[in-house]
Amino acid sequence: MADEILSIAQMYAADRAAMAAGVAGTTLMENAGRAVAGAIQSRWEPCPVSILCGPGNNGGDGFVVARHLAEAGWPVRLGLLGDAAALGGDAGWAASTWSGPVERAGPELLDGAGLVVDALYGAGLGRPLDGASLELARAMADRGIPVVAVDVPSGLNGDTGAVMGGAAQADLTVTFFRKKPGHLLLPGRALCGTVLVADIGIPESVLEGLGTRLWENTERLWVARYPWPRLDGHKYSRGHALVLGGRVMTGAARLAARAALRVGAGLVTIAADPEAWMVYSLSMPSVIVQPVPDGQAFQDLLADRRRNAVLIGPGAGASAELRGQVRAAVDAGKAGVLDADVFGAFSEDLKGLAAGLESRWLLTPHGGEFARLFGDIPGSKLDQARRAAALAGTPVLLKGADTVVAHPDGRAVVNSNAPPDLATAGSGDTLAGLAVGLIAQGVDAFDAGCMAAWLHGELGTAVGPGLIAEDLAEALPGVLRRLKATLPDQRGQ
Ligand SMILES: NC(=O)C1=CN([C@@H]2O[C@H](COP(=O)(O)OP(=O)(O)OC[C@H]3O[C@@H](n4cnc5c(N)ncnc54)[C@H](OP(=O)(O)O)[C@@H]3O)[C@@H](O)[C@H]2O)[C@@H](O)CC1
Ligand SMILES: [K+]
Repeated sequence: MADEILSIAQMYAADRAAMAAGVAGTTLMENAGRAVAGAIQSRWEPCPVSILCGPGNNGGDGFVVARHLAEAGWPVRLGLLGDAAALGGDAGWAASTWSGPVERAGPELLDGAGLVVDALYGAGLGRPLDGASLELARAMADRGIPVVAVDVPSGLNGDTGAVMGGAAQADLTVTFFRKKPGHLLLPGRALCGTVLVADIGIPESVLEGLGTRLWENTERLWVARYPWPRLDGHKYSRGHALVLGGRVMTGAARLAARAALRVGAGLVTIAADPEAWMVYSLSMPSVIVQPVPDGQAFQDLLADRRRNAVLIGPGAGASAELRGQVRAAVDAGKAGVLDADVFGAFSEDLKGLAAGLESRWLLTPHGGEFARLFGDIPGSKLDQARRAAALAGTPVLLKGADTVVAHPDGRAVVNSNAPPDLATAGSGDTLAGLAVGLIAQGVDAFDAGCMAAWLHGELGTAVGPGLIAEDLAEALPGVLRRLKATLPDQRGQ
């Protein structure tokens, strides 16, 4: 599986392990540069290309790219930041294989170029760009010439996805062996353009020693555990989701309930405020609607063990009553999803929320709700989600175009298939409904978060521009059919 994401430190460890296994550093660099040149040749017609090289091995890769493109007949200009005589190690070797002129890397090197290769800094970026580096990044960004980044756009922090000082937008980024968090976390993902991962001869076996705990959220991670309906199944064996419905904002619970049904929950009950009972009943024939006049009535619904998964939060209104309902559901031993107003209701009491969640519940905050509950956790979005999951003792799905799902045990995924069309009212309620529908079918909270985030992204793409939240659940049959078609053997399902 090639979905592992490596931190910068893990990538350096992979390089070292490959070398210890007998692959020369110069071979890795040659392969890296050749891969970048090959990617360029397969995407662009020959044109004048300017290659900007930095003082480390990222620059070394640039020298190799230059040699391969020049050998293929491309007009190449190469500019170096710093002194060629100071290049050491593998980069010194790469420079020695380049027989063309080495110019000073300045904005004038871009004059007349049809393509720029950004090989200033990669994994070794140690501080924000400034001075000549920043001037070059700005020149690349301003000229409107297509940019191919080697490993990462220079100035992009590979671990966090943050821009340090400045970085030029790339059309194509070619990275090596595996992606890094910065290729997937914003703003990095947008800055990289298309990301290609090249094989540079690092043996797959080195992965074992790296202790990888992070993956890109593709269906390969979990499709073997997806709860497809079984021939011997019936509606009770497919789980029963209970969705708490609010009094005023009834749309949120309705969207969630519909998504839970569509994703395969056998039964869905909306626990409705009596005042809104009619609204829920009339709009959803396939959903059971139970009026819940007070806390005791909610407890009674929870007492039925067949109602195994609970969603609380969408449209609920942040109140002391809501806190009581969360506690009742958690104390009843249910699994489920906590969303939306739950985070406001517990903003002063994270410990009170976390008690007893025990990795059975998925928390699905967006950035604002996350900050309300967890305060100001330092670090990248990935660091924040991981820390929050540890604090809550249960998986956290931190929403956004780069949704992260983190487990308290350190596992995490970054989701990468969500189109911007998903940023619309009710979209998050649908996500919560997908997750609770999966949990009702026996999927654990972390897997449910990964599956729901991925399905949500696919649904967004399937509907596309003009999307409203009502469309999402309706697009599920097509998305699930395509997912099922990826299975090697569907007999007996
Ligand atoms: N064998 C391998 O390992 C392989 C590695 N490969 C390639 O190597 C890349 C990693 O190479 P790397 O470790 O040499 O780091 P790199 O990104 O070139 O930068 C370090 C240099 O930049 C400097 N510098 C940093 N920040 C700066 C700033 N803001 N402003 C100014 N200067 C700054 C820093 O200076 P210093 O901080 O030491 O003063 C140092 O001189 C990796 O991304 C991949 O492309 C592939 O070939 C596959 C095999
Ligand atoms: K670079």
